Order: sequence, then structure tokens, then C-alpha cells
Amino acid sequence: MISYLAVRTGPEKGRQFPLDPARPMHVGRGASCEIMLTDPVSSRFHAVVFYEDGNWHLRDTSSRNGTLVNGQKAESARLLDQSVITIGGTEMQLVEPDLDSHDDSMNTLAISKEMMQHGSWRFDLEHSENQQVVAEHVMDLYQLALHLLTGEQPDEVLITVLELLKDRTGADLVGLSVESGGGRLKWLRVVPVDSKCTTLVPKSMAKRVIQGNEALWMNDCNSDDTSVKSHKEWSDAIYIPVATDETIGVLCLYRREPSFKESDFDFAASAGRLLAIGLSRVVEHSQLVAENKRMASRTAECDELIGESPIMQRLKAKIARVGNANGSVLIRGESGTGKELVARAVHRASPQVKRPMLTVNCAAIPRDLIESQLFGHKKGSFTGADKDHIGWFEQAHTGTLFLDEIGELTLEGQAKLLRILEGHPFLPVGATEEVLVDVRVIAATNRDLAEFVREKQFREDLFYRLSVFELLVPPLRDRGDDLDMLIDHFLDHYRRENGRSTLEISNEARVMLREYPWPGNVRQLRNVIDSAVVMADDPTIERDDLGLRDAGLSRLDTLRIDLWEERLIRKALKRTEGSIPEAAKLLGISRATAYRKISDYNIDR
Ligand SMILES: Nc1ncnc2c1ncn2[C@@H]1O[C@H](COP(=O)(O)OP(=O)(O)OP(=O)(O)O)[C@@H](O)[C@H]1O
Repeated sequence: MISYLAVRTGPEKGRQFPLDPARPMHVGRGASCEIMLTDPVSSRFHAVVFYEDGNWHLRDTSSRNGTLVNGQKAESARLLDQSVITIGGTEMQLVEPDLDSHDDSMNTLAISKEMMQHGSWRFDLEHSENQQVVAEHVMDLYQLALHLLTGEQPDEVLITVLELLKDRTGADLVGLSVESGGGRLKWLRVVPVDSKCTTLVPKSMAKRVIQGNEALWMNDCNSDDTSVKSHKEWSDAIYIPVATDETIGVLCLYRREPSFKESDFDFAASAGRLLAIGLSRVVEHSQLVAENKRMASRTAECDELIGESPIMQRLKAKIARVGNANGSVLIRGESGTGKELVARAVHRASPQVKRPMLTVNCAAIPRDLIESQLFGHKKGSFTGADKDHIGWFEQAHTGTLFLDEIGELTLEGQAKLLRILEGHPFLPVGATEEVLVDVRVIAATNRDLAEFVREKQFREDLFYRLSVFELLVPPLRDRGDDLDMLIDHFLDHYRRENGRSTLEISNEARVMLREYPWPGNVRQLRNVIDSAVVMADDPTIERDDLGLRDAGLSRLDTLRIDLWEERLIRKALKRTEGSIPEAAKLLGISRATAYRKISDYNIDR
């Protein structure tokens, strides 16, 4: 077993100094010190660490600035596992690997967590048994890195690494084990692929490699006590953690005959680090590709502007013309009519189609943040600006920016927007350098911007500039047969989404949908059908499933019967100019009942 001093802080942070029990190890700045520090507080010969009576000890060799052991000044001290030696700004920790008893007989070399994380261990060219081998390994790692950058499938990446390791280190078996619960590991892949691998990574090793993020090389070929060998089959074993933010597994290399070389160990540690990065990249990449495909098909489906009514045909023709032209576009229409969909259609018809379209809802951003969100800000330019923000205009450079609810833009924001539309550069909040962008602006509003201009809430020059191309999206009630088309479109969509492909809509329900005034336009229709598909019993959607009140009563402010009764009696009296017998007839009640209710409700005739 090899104990070592792991440097936790100071100029040598991340290094490890193996301790040799057979000789005293000198610590200091002197070139002949086995543990050579560059810490300026350290003396040339500062202290000595030595092994005696089964323990490690430290003796300060009359250093100028003294030595601390576990925070206490010490002339001499016995060192236990994890004891911390402090010399100036350098802290070193004694690591006596807590291997299982059977591992105690092995020769173990370790690369610590810090070194694995920072990749700061290096090929020791000076002491390398063969510099050419090292150079070949570096070339191999370079090729491997290129391969990992282009690999598409996790398995392909893994097999490449395992085979390369087997080939270059002369290992008889190389594999990746992953955690299978309870601290156990199971094989994910081994090469040679057809080998029957019965070897298990000892639990204590797994713990050290995974939790401690240490790379270990166990060489038990010289062990006298064969009964304590961990894997009787193998002479040498190398365990490398494969981890990025979280541990993926343990890379294992085994040899039947002695022995791996030090450069093999270094090579395996480097390859393990590359494998970790390569695997997480390829897994993330394949998830993104799948997600992107899913979203693209969804967006294409949702982006379709349904409607063939004459009014929609004229709109579509206009979109095609406006898309091709240069200049900003103003889209007007009631809420839920599909203004954003129209904006996307304009973008698709424009030369910027290959660039993204960014959407900003000006009403959703607090008024005092709109300017900085749109045009960007510098860190510290106002309270809460804790980092630089690249504004939406810069982010949309060479593409399209869709500004929904443009009427909500502050006057300062409007002034900046006008400058941009006129081709001038603008100044992000708190910046000293102006920014010039090339962005096509599509704005939308459901407000009467002309009215805003009259009320001086919206700049007239900006209004004219924006409305060079104006697209008016009609309300659903003016779209005639489009309603049926939209009903079928949404029905189809939500049936599929909810796996209710046989669900139909009754004639009565369809008539109710046709007669409804749709104040919330297409968005409201979509929502009604979405919930009806979920709520309806098989096999048809009925009127009650639509959750709509009768069209004429859609503006009911209360459902209390007594209040409605009173209102109806008043209405009847108004129509009959105060005649109770005639009002009773209209209401379908007896005269006596009418008199009683008029008195109950205290109605003046
Ligand atoms: N012609 C249409 N064909 C298909 N779906 C439509 C159509 N018009 C609107 N929709 C759908 O209706 C919903 C509302 O559309 P959108 O958000 O574009 O409306 P909007 O006018 O921008 O609303 P707001 O004024 O509230 O921002 C979306 O789900 C959209 O897909």
C-alpha cells in the first residue's frame, strides 16, 4: 500500500507526494527535498516525514516559520490518516488508503480527485520509461478527442474508448461498470465483447473511485499472500472514475500477466476523463436531437394558419407579399385571433427564414425593465443588474423580432425602437459603446394604436413607421366556414393527443359552437375543444361537454335565480308599460303570482 501526502492548498495544490516508508522524506524548498514546495514561507529544509513503528511521523527541522499538524504548532507529531500538515499557505493531507484487508497487500498508485477534475496530472516525460510511448499516447488521445467530438451514439463512443485502451495498454479485459444500487457495480460494456466477465470491482475500491473520484492502479502480482488477492484471475487492475458533474461509472482495465506501465495508467486516466466528457456530450446531444425533432413536428402542426374563407385568403396573399418585402410589419387584431401565427407566417415567407424568430411579449415584462430587456444592459447599470444582459434586439440580429403587445412599450423604448427602425445604432442601458443590429421587426397589438397616438401614449412617427405594412387579422365570428374547419382541426389534434381517436362531436354540439360569438376567438375555441375532448364520455362530445353557456346568455353576471326573476319581471313591466296582467302573460305566470312577486321584490311600476 502506498500512502501519500495530497496537497490541498498552496502553489502545489492538486499534487500528490507518495511516501516511501523505507527512507525519510524531506519537505522544503530545497532542490534535494523529496517533497519539494515552492511556498515562500517554507524553509529550504522545513520538516521530515518518516515511517517508524508502523506509523508515519513528522519532525520540524528547526524551520523559520514552524509547522502545524492539525492546526497545532508541532516540533514533532505522529501522523494519522487524514492528518493535515500546514506549512505557510500549503496544506497537505496524509492519505492512507482504507482498502479492505485483502487490498493491503497490494501496491496501489492513486490519482486524486483534484487531479482527475482538473486533468492536472501529466505524463512524466523525464521519468517515463519510454518517451516515444508517451508521444504515441498523446497522439492517440488527440485522435480520441476528435472522435468523441463527432460520435453520435453513446455505445459507439464507449466501444471506441474501450477498444483503444485495450489495444494500447495490453490489457486483457477493459470495461465500464456502472452503479446498480447499494454501492454495487455492474458491467455496462466489456471488450473483448465475447468475454465472460465474472470479475466484480471490490466494494471498497468502487467507493474510493466513485466517492473519492480517485484513479487507482493495483499491482498485486508480488503479493505473497495469494489468498488476499481481490481477483485471482488478474495480476494488475486499473480503476478510473468516469465522471463529469455526476459519476457515470468506473473504467476498469485488467491484466493477467504483470504488469501495466506507468504510462498506461496515465493514458487510462486521460482517456477516462475524455470518455466522461464524450459520453455526457453524446447523451445530451442525442436528447436534444430527439427533443428538437419532436418540437419541430409540433411547431409545424401548430403553425398552420387554418382557414380558407375569402377574408383569410386575402390575408394569406398579403402575408406572402409582405414577407418578401423589406420593412417592419404591424399586425392588428383582437386577442386570440392568431396574430403570432401570422407573424410566424410572415417570417417563414421572408428572406430571414433560416434565422430564428424571437418573440417578446411587451406586456409580460415589467415596464421599468422593458428597455433593458429589449436593448440590453451592462452589469451594475441599475439595482438588480448583477450581470450583463444581451438585449433581444442583439439576440435577434439578422433574424426577426416579434414584439407582441407593442402598445405597452414605454416612450423611451419607443424612441429607441424608432432609431433602430431608421437604421441607427443604439446604446444598451449603462453601456458606452453603441450597437448596430439588422433585425426585421414585426409588431402586434390588439389595442387601438391610433387612439394611443391621439392620447400621446404612442409616438406618431413610430406608428407610421411600423404600419408601413399592416395586416389585419379578422375575428373568428367574421370567418364563416373557417369555424368548421378549425373545429375539425382542433378536434383531430386533441383526439390524437389524448388517444381518443374514435370520439365524435354531436350535431347539437357543433350547432352550439357555430352559434357562439367567440369573444376569445380561435384561442378560446381551441381551449373549449381541448377540454371537451378530455371531459366527454364516449362516443360523442355533447353540448354539455363544451362548458359553454347559451350564446345569448354568455354575459351572465350572476346565476342567482331570484335576481334573474326580478330582472325579468322588471323587463316585462317595461315592455307592457306597467301593465301587470300583460306582464304576467309574457312571463307565463298567474296574475296573483305576478302581484306577489312584484311586492316581494319591491318593484315600482
Ligand atoms: N387560423 C388559425 N389556425 C390555427 N390555429 C390558430 C389560428 N389562429 C389562431 N390559432 C391558435 O389560437 C391560439 C392563439 O393564437 P395567437 O397566440 O397567435 O393569438 P394572438 O392574436 O397573438 O393572441 P394575443 O392577442 O392574446 O397575443 C394559438 O394556439 C394558435 O395556434
